[in-house]
Amino acid sequence: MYKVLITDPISEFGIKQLLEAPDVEVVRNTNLSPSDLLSIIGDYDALLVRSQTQVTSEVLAAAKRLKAVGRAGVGVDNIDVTAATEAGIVVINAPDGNTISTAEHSFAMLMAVARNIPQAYRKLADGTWDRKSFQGVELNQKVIGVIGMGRIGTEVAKRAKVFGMTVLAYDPFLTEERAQKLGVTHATVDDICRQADFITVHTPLTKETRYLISSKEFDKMKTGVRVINCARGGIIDEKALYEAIITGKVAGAALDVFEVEPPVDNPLIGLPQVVVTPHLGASTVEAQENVAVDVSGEILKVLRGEPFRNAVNLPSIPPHVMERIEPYFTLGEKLGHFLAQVTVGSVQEIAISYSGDLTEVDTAPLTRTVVKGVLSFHLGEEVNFVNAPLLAKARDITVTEKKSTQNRGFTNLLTVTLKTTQQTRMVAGTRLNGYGARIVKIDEFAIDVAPEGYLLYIHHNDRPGVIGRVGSILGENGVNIATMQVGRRDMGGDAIMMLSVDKPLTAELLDTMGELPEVKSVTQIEL
Ligand SMILES: NC(=O)C1=CN([C@@H]2O[C@H](COP(=O)(O)OP(=O)(O)OC[C@H]3O[C@@H](n4cnc5c(N)ncnc54)[C@H](O)[C@@H]3O)[C@@H](O)[C@H]2O)C=CC1
Ligand SMILES: O=C(O)C(=O)COP(=O)(O)O
Repeated sequence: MYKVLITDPISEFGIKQLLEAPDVEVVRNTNLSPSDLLSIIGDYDALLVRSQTQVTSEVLAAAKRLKAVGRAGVGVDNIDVTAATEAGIVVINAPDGNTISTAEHSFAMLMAVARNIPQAYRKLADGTWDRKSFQGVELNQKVIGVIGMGRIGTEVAKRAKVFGMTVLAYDPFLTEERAQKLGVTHATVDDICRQADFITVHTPLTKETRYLISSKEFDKMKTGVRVINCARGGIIDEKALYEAIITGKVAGAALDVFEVEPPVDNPLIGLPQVVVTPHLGASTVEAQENVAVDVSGEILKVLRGEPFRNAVNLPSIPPHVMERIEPYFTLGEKLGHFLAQVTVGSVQEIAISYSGDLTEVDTAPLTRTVVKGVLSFHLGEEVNFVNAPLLAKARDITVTEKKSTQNRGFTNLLTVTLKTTQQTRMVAGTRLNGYGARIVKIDEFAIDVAPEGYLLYIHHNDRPGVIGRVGSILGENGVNIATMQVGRRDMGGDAIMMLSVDKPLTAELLDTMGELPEVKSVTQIEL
């Protein structure tokens, strides 16, 4: 039974699939203190949060069973993603579900600050009919600067155009073609500061975007500019904003997010030029259902070991690539695991070569599974799909990947070479239509073995009687042989036997087999 802990308010409808899953137990507690969370997190396989719960490196270190942290939303700045990656914990977010909700809220805030709606409401609610103090400005024919043209920024820009605004847009990934297609003007932050009547930010909070808008930028702005932040507190420097409002440079600010949430003694709150909401960008019925459905589905997949899409700490795999490479995940891992068991010495290099159809797609995710297979033989459960490359790097193991045109007649071929301090060994595998995965080459020997269960890999001289003697010893010791394959390079030369047996052999029995004349080595492999 997988245990999932939910510590922030998340849509009931959205988590239905978790609540109804027969293999999942859901515990909801939205009143946990940081120390409460630390003391119980060790019991859980997955943690589901929004922006409130701080998933720190301490929480992750205490989370001995944790496989996934799900974020029902976009921003993951409340999660220590680096620590999660090191611990092999998948961080999943729901990037698409709240885009429209947040774009609409940003636009509502833009209009609220242009027309002083909250201020006027408050006065009237307090009993004063004041039609003089709240003269606003139109959006029509004004210039808006959009910083961050991702999902939300793009939707805000589209809406601004419909309102007759000229849109200046900046994003390091915005190309001239895309800007043209969206009908916006490609600009720099400097252009935006100097020309815009309204400036709205839609970037994540990162080292680069912290205080992206500070005193220097306010100094360049037109007097009477209005700024909107519905992305993250800290993208606009709150102290600098306060100064710019007091000096009259900034006519208004609309803030949904704050450097400290909830804000404590924040002087911006209460200024007549500032309209505020308590981080409500994603708070619509639709967005909350969307993000909770998306993240719950992904968490279920992680827990059940099925392929998933939206991991923040893994490269995302487009569906058309996933379709092509998914059948090879298990094979890749098993080839790595096979080599780790037959090779002696410390691993220095894992080289993977792909040929056939596999050369047409991004095989980086497959490479991860091979690395996981190699490392897990020694590191066990600690290694997974997320941290395998990091763990290899930490051990100075070089991982190389190449595409080859030599497929030796197979539609697809995955060849893994393991170089250790003592030897270099190779194994190749494929998937045969109707037969599934097969190991087709071990070092220089051609073979045809299903990579599963208990295998005995025997290296011997190609002499009459060796195979019979091996069979007899196993039979006398009650070990049933399921399949047997032999391979040799030249008649009478070096040869290998690969047997699949129904149960593992004892150490004594392996020694007895190793002492047979003509047998050079016997290795037991479990796949
Ligand atoms: N107020 C709320 O409730 C919500 C706030 N958000 C915030 O909005 C942010 C944006 O969300 P999405 O549009 O979905 O993300 P996104 O990833 O689609 O877009 C972010 C864009 O920012 C750009 N960017 C990064 N660094 C930049 C820089 N230095 N200057 C200019 N652009 C830069 C990226 O290239 C990207 O295109 C999230 O990271 C989150 O912090 C998101 C949802 C709800
Ligand atoms: O998705 C995001 O990044 C948000 O900021 C939304 O936050 P929330 O889930 O409403 O706490």
